[in-house]
Amino acid sequence: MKNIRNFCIIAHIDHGKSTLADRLLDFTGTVTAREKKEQLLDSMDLERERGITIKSHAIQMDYTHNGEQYILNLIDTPGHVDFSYEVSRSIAACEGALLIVDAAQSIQAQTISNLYLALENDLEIIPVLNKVDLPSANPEEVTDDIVDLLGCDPEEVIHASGKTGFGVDNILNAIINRIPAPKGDPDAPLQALIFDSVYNSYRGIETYFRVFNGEIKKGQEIKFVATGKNYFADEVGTLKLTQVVKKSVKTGDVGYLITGIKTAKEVKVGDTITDFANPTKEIIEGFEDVKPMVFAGIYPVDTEDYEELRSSMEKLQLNDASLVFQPESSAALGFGFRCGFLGMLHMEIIQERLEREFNMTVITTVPNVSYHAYTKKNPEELILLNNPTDLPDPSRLDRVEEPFIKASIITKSDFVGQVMSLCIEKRGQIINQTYLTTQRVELIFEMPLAEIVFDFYDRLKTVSKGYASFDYHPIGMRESKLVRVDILLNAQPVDALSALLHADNAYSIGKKIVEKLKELIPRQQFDIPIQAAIGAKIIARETTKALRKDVTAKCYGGDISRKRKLLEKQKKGKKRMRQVGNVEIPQEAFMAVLKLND
Ligand SMILES: Nc1nc2c(ncn2[C@@H]2O[C@H](COP(=O)(O)OP(=O)(O)OP(=O)(O)O)[C@@H](O)[C@H]2O)c(=O)[nH]1
Repeated sequence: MKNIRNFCIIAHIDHGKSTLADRLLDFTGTVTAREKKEQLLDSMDLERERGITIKSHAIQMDYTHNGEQYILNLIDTPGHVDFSYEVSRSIAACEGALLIVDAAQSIQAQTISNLYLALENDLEIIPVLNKVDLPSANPEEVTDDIVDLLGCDPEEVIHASGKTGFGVDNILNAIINRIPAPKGDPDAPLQALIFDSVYNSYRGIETYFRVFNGEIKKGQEIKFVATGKNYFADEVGTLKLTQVVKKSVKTGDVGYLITGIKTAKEVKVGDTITDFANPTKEIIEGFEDVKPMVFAGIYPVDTEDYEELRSSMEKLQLNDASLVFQPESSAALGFGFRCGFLGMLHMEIIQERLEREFNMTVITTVPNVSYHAYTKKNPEELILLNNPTDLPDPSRLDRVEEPFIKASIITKSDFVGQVMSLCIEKRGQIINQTYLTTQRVELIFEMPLAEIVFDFYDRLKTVSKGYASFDYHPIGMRESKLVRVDILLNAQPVDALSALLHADNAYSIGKKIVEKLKELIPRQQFDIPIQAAIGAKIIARETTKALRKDVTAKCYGGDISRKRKLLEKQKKGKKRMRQVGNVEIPQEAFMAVLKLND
């Protein structure tokens, strides 16, 4: 145990975490050249394309230092706010963390939020100034920023480059010398933390864990504390580039477990594994049931594909326990599902996976957060609203509450004014403003989560010319003045376009939505009135004018290749259209409310 080191790498997105992890694997000879692919740890296709680590994984390296053999377990952490709970559990499995800071970009919002998570778990922090090879690197200044943030000595900051491999040896030495060896009692009852799980279609769910006390043996009967279920450990082992089967995984070490579990829902990240016959008295703190934050309807473009969509979603859920869904029906779109996601990125990922892995073409409706409503008749009874159309009639409504977040934004002092006005426009309240350096400011806001869902990231990037980073965490529900704005096309309400909006903004946003829809809904053979309404009251109106006869149609007659191109284009366009009444609505129209400022 004294020669084990468990660590993770924390960084703001794109500061070079995956690249540096690869260098560590190279340097310790964990990966042979043949096995080497760019960015090894990101194994999902989608992950590699998007360049973000979505699921955390772990890998074990052997390293000899001063003649002694060490085992280094690197636990990878996802880098996006949507997955922050997974980050916190990966961190809880470690004794130390490499805090990577880009030498050109310096400290950003996630550098700080991840650092706080690491400090809460008493991790030893090794600051790494990365990308020192960049011509735009600013090593002196950024080192000062890091020293200010951590209160460490400048000499403790390791200069490195994941690209050239510079500094990797120093990092490995620091891991051994500065990060404490795991503690724990090998003879105590088993106590292990689940920090991740991965779906394997042949072997079922592979559970990744860190043993804090005792050991986990092949064949042992074990129990998952939070779910209360027991299983037999069919196989245990450690994680190199491939899995290495072992008879047992001991105190302090990190490994995988196979029990024949088939669905991801049974394995909860943050849960404690213990021995069935001789359970531990202490469960590992910090377990949370992750709750979806953003909801949207997913409907098949072709109504006949409903059953196929259901089976695809069920399969997706097998390996993504954070996806939740239940059937719903919409007057406009027919049968589909109301789905819950961890955030907007998670939603995009699910939509893409449905299309790529299951070949489904789907329409996603306006995303919304989850609200709490109370009626006058029963002011204590909570009605959970995951869909704006479920809002009780205003005459019956006592109050509505919406989720709030605490947001941390780091930006340059030049942009403070613009960032503040944006946050205030988004119903934010400033709580704190701290100058990290003379140039860099951290702003803390409390604001409604719903405002983040709607175009916040893009606007923040624009007003700060890209010099702002952002992170948030939920702080509970607060009462709010919300109204439902309905949209009518051709005098027919389209329920899938309804949105819950703050009463103060409802008129102006309603007006913008109809203007946007006018742009997005293709002209047809007749005029299409587009209206926004609150209850029976129409608050805005536009009209998509009827198409005039297309006199150019014949001009294309002769050129077959051109015609084919046109047909292809039409086919593609058709894919994401839904006929509602006699109006064709493209997918973009369902997202119009998110793009009001484009
Ligand atoms: N010049 C230079 N570029 C680097 C270095 N390390 C990483 N990069 C580049 O920076 C970009 C981001 O690197 P990644 O390793 O994917 O960053 P990451 O932090 O893992 O990103 P996420 O997984 O999205 O959190 C890539 O284009 C890398 O090629 C470095 O030391 N020097």
